[in-house]
Amino acid sequence: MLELKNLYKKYLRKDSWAVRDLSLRVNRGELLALVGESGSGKTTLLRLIAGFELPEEGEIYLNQQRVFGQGTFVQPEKRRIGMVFQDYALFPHLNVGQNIAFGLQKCSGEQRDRRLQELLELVGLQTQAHKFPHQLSGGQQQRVALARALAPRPDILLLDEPFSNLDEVLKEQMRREMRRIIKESDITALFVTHDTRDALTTADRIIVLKEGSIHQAGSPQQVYEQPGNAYVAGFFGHVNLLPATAGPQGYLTPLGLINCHPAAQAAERIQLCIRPEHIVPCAAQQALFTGRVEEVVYLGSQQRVHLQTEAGLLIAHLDALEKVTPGQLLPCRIKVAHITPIAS
Ligand SMILES: Nc1ncnc2c1ncn2[C@@H]1O[C@H](COP(=O)(O)OP(=O)(O)OP(=O)(O)O)[C@@H](O)[C@H]1O
Repeated sequence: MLELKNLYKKYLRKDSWAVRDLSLRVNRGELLALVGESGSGKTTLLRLIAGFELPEEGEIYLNQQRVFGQGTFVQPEKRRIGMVFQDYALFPHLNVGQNIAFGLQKCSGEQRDRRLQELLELVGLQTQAHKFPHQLSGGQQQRVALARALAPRPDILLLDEPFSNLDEVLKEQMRREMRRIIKESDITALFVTHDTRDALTTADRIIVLKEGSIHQAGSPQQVYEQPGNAYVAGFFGHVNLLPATAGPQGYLTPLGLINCHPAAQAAERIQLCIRPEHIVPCAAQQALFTGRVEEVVYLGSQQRVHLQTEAGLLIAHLDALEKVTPGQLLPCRIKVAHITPIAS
């Protein structure tokens, strides 16, 4: 549905590339999240796809048609793209129905009414069509923006930080809603977010950008459980990095031998990514190591425990009901199935 080939973009009076040698294929019906720290090029990439910015080099294909490259430039309004902006950009003087029907001016009255009813139903706003944007909650405004973008049946939907104006409770609900609406519409969609939870809970595939390039692309489980490098590992929450050498029986670490089939080459010096929830207290006989509890931070359903060990400080996330106090010696094991080796 969308293909980007070796895209480069540099802004005037900037030394560094905003987007650098970026190639990506997005399948029909896929819901993709673009994540990365501030300035990593997420918005620029969205704007290049939409046609609001011009790349220095590269090619862009939409629905197998070249829209940029080799002398071609297709205007944004001809690209069959729907956009949802961060602030929703609803027309304040138009009601919900008029906002949604805005892009349906080419349809006959009857077609327009039918499509409007379909969309109101899809986003659950059947009873709100007469209201104006200022009379709606943030979540309802977002539904209107989604419906308006979907109205002309675009090939692809681009959403810039769709959840950033919502509070935590509404965000949780709208992530599920947005995914349902997009999947029911059978549309390809890309959304930009700086919040890893938006991406992990909503997307089919996550693209991690850093300095304008893709650092990893994969399913939410892949980028979280099998990060390709320390940057990606750290981007999705705390990770313990344990130096190790792969051997025939497993990984040799400062904590002792971790028995397993190592995924790395023998004798290769690597780092093991261990998420805090994969360190588990256990009986002393089964323990890989014993850590001294330095600090305990209450997080609600979990507690973050700082453990001083032979390998330095390790962070464990334990059930909040587990009784742990500073100064205590805590025997622990590591869930071997969840260990990922990365280059050191
Ligand atoms: N209009 C512009 N003029 C000059 N430089 C720009 C412009 N827009 C973006 N940049 C630069 O391009 C790089 C990528 O910016 P971009 O806004 O795409 O990143 P982002 O990942 O979307 O960041 P954020 O999460 O803060 O919105 C940054 O170095 C930024 O300063």
